[in-house]
Amino acid sequence: MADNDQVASIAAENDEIAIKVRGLVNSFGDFRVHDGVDLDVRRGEILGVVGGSGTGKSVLMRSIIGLQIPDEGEITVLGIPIGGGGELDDPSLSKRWGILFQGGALFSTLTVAENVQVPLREFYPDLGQGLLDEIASFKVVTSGLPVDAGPKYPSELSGGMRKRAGLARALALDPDLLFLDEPTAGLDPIGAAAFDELTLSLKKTLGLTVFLITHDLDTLYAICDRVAVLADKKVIAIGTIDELLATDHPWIQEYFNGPRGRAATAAKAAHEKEAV
Ligand SMILES: Nc1ncnc2c1ncn2[C@@H]1O[C@H](COP(=O)(O)OP(=O)(O)OP(=O)(O)O)[C@@H](O)[C@H]1O
Repeated sequence: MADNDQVASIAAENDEIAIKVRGLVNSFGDFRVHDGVDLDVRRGEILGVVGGSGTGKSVLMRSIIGLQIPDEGEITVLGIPIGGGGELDDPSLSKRWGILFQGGALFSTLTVAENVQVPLREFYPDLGQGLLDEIASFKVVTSGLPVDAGPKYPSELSGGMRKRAGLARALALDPDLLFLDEPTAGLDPIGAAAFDELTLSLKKTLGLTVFLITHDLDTLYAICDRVAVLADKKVIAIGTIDELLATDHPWIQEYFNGPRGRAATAAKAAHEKEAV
């Protein structure tokens, strides 16, 4: 390949990668959580991140968004390097992602609409109240909540509605990237399936790239383009579920081929049959 072609091809590849992690090492005291994590998240995909409890899924997400200072490694998000100093080298990057933390992490003393307005006020201090209210209402509805949820306080909402309110806040700045940390945990199966559908439709309509930590096999089967498996302090495999099933790692086999994995496969097959 000619040098120019090679440069163009690397540029095109980088363009397709929304999040790139190389050689990530994280420790807490003597306890090493990650020891050389490599990961690519492609633009426009929903990437599911799975792994046993304590394998470092949340720490990985915190590293990517600059909240965790890694011992070693490089991370770039949308082509911009994340500084290792605990602060983003380029603070404007945080405008380009939205985060739904476990449990929603809403401010309990603010209404849903006021929660959605928090990031808007931070990044656009000159926006007038009328516009703030309008944007908040739009985000509330986009997240599948009734418009009258805006003036309510988090304590007045069901668990599923609180997740949607958290999602509305995550979408406030029209992000390119959405981070979801166990979004369906604690939801009943119908609520969880509805949240999955919403995530999928947001990805399609808004062109979002989604980094989704989950233990929910139904979510993985229903909406993830690919799945990354964290084990042994690394990403041991990444691919479609079929590709993962073709590997012989015992944890992967037990996870996807255990009783719950088989039930999720059967549910997906039944759903596809119904759709034909
Ligand atoms: N601030 C911290 N100080 C010390 N240890 C931490 C800290 N944050 C995370 N850990 C440890 O790092 C490990 C990975 O934590 P993390 O929350 O990323 O796991 P996880 O894969 O998301 O787990 P789960 O599926 O249970 O949510 C755990 O052993 C946890 O106790």
